[in-house]
Amino acid sequence: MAVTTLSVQLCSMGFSEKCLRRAVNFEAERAYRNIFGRPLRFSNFLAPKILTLCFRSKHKFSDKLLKDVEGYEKELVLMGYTGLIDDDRSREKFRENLKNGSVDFDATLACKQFPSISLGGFPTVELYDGPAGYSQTTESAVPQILEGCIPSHIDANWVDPECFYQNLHSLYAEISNTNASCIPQEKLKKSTMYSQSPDRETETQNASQSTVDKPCSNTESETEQSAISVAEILDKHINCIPGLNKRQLTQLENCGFHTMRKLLHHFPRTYADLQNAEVEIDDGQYLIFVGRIMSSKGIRASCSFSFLEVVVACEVENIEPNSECMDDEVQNTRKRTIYLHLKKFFRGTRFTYTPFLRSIQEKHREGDVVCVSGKVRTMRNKDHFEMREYNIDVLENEGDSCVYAKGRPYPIYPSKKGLNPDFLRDIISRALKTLPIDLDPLPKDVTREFGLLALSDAYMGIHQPTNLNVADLARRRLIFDEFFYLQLGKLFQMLDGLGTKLEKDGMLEKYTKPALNTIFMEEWSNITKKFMKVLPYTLTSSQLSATSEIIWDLKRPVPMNRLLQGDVGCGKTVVAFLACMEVIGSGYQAAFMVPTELLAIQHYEHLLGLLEKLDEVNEKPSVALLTGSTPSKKAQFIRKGLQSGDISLVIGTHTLIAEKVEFSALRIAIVDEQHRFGVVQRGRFNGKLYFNSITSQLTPTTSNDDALKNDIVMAPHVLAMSATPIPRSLALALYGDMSLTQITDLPPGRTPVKTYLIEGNEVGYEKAYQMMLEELQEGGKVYIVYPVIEQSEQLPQLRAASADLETISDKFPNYSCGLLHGRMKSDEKDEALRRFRYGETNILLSTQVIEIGVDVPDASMMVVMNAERFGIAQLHQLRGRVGRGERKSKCILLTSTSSSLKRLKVLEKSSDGFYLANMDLLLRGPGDLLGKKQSGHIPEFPIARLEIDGNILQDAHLAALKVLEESHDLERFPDLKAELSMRQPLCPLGD
Ligand SMILES: Nc1ncnc2c1ncn2[C@@H]1O[C@H](COP(=O)(O)OP(=O)(O)OP(=O)(O)O)[C@@H](O)[C@H]1O
Repeated sequence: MAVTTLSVQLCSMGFSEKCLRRAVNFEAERAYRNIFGRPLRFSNFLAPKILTLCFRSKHKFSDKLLKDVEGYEKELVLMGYTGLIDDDRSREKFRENLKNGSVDFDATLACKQFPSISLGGFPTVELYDGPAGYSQTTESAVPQILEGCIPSHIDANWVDPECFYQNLHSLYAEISNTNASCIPQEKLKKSTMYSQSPDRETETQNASQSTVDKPCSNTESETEQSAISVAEILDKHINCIPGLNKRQLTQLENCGFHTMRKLLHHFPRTYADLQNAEVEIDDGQYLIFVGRIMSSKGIRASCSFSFLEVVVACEVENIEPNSECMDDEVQNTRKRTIYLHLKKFFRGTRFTYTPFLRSIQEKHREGDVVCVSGKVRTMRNKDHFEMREYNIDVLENEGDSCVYAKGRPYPIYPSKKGLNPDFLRDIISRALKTLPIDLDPLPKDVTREFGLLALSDAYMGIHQPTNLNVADLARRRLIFDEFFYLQLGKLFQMLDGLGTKLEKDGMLEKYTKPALNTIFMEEWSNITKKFMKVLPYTLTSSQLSATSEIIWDLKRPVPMNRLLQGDVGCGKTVVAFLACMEVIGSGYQAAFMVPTELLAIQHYEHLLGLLEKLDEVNEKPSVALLTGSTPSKKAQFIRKGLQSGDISLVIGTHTLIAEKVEFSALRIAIVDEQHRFGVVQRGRFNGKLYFNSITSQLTPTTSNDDALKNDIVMAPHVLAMSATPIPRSLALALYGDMSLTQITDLPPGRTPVKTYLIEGNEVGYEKAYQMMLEELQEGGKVYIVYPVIEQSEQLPQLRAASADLETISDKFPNYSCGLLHGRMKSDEKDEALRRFRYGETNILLSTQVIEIGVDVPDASMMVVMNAERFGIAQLHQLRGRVGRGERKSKCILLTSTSSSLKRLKVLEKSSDGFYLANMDLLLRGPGDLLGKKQSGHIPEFPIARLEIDGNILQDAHLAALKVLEESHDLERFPDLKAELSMRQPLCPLGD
């Protein structure tokens, strides 16, 4: 084959890389059949090999390649005819042909391409030692040879290493316009730095191709890096991994590995704890050995099946099972040799040809010291073991052996549709080699500040860690990314919704310096201050600062999105009422949405009671209750009042977000127990109110005209409240775009509820009844909570509220009992709760409907039947229904199995909701903690675990804020923006 022909092919590449490869193959095939009338072995990846050889600054590879050949043969070797001619006669004939010119190739060009090498009778070319020297030699010869073949717009010096890749890139860019091909492989290869173990086994069925991946200098790759977007690299199709055949591609695609990202994000599920075979070797163990290669053979087993067998001899400690009687010293010094048979199988006729078999066997040199790790299988012969799943690294230096042998973690991947784990490991390792060094969309100062690995190092570290610390660091970086893009997405989306830079700055400042965002009480509106005065208690310091934070937000021209969190009974409701008063005081409306009718009625009555005491206020705010059970005429009247602005505060259930409900000037929407509403529901509420609050028809008392104008285009402030204390990490993951306010103290005089765990057998029940009796006799009120309303045949062990009414009434004949459950009509429920509140009933048998928000301050005891049916957070919520006054309260948890007592023990020990939520998160994971409905809102984290990686989430949140502070629209970080859009974290919460 003529090099000229090849070069022509190369430079006139109006083809994709695939076409080029095919062309090279074709040329090589021709040579294979034609030269000397007998076959020559050839490398079918000639072009890249030549290119690599041409442009490497060091010629180690070519030196090695040419070590055992002489004269003209060198030229052929360089062109890819690697094995060359075996017998002397053919060799002679070949030399003759070369001399008399009957072999069609251009030796001059070969000389020019390999300037450091002297070829036969051709003039010796000086060793290539820099671009200048090189271009001197190429300038004169190459362009002439290629004249007419290079597209006119490409500089004739295109083969100059300086501009070669640049030109190649522009060529590719052109091609990709028509051919949708991705970034040129060469470009990537050029910036590939991973030569971590040059002899690392990357046995492929197209083995000879792998030689092209060679590193380049650090600085080069850094400049390249800025030109290639990370998303572009990671989202390339996997066909950019060298050496994949069609069958393998299909196989990988069927398993969902369409892109590099998918493949690289297939993280090891664990790492085998490789032990240097100082233990007794057993079947199925993952072990690591250091030994010497004894032989390497490519074996043809049938016409379509072949395999490679590499035998490695290793010296290991001799551990005899009955060696106790042996002298210690003798035992320590005795070693034995074991033989590892590393096997790799190839199916397909093309893999049975001798050239292929020889090429794979030549990848391993006899005598090399290697480190082998993988899963061992015992063979029939003593001391012989087979390994089909393995890693092999050649140790340059025998001294390395102990470093290698000590615990190099061996990644174990989760199975994927039956994909051979060895194959998967190999493909991942090849994919890693194509990654440019320093691949990282994160700004350098962020990685530095948070002590993170570069992304490319993280991929290397997670898939091929040198030790567990590296794996851990890599994992940390990848977890950071999961959280970071989630936070960035949420905050970016939030900023996107704001108009001016000032607003955006202000919003970010709120997150970064929350302490500054409070307002003094003197600046509260009149009505708010008066409302505070009529409260039968003084606010705790937490309640005060929460109210100040919220009012600060309300005065700003930016819609608030705040989550108010606190333990059960800490007094969130009154904080929300104060926020409503502030808004009403400035002439606007407020809406208070709660998940149950019972709670809506309770809040309504509570508020009316407080407003009644507001004597000094000229115009008392008009308050309405709107639920699903409101009679239609009354509902219509309320809706009209809201539309006209006559009603300034409405409390209700999700009916408030119905389309029919329109507001005149809604300024705040409070969503109590917000996690009980879907995201879409909340969004609709928000959006609807925004579009309907066209103009304020109320007379603003404090705002000026400008403020009014702002209001017209402003979405209402949203204050979400959660009575389920959730750990900060979870709150950030779920509500990363919300400002968070926590009420951390309880009103004074509260004593923790004393909790008793009792096994629900006969003795246990009797004990509980006795305690109930004592409580009732002392004037207390008792809730009994049941998991179900009716007795069920499927679950006979469950106590049911309806069924138990009679039993309990009989047990406590001197006390009256009430029943409350979700299937009762709204007024029946209300009546049952009212009777209990006012002492007409002393015992209330109920289901978990009372879990949310029910507030009967003098209820002093709770008995939970079948407590094992409830989660810890849920039990804590239930328990929070008692101990809301100053009376000492008790809670008895009766379990039907003794095994569940252990799980609930934590409730006995602590009454701190945040501590319990953390425990719950740790024990059951976020899905269970939040319950079925909410678990769907938790974003998916492939490797992160919220329960243990919460601090990384906190860092990620800060990093996202930092980045957005620098560039609100991420225009300064195009890579980051591209990556963000690829990860699509913008709508991680769904309904
Ligand atoms: N500062 C305070 N001092 C004394 N009592 C208070 C104080 N704040 C609120 N309370 C009372 O504490 C009880 C619980 O308050 P509230 O219902 O607002 O709590 P919550 O945080 O909403 O509870 P839950 O999470 O159970 O809904 C109420 O009876 C309320 O009147």
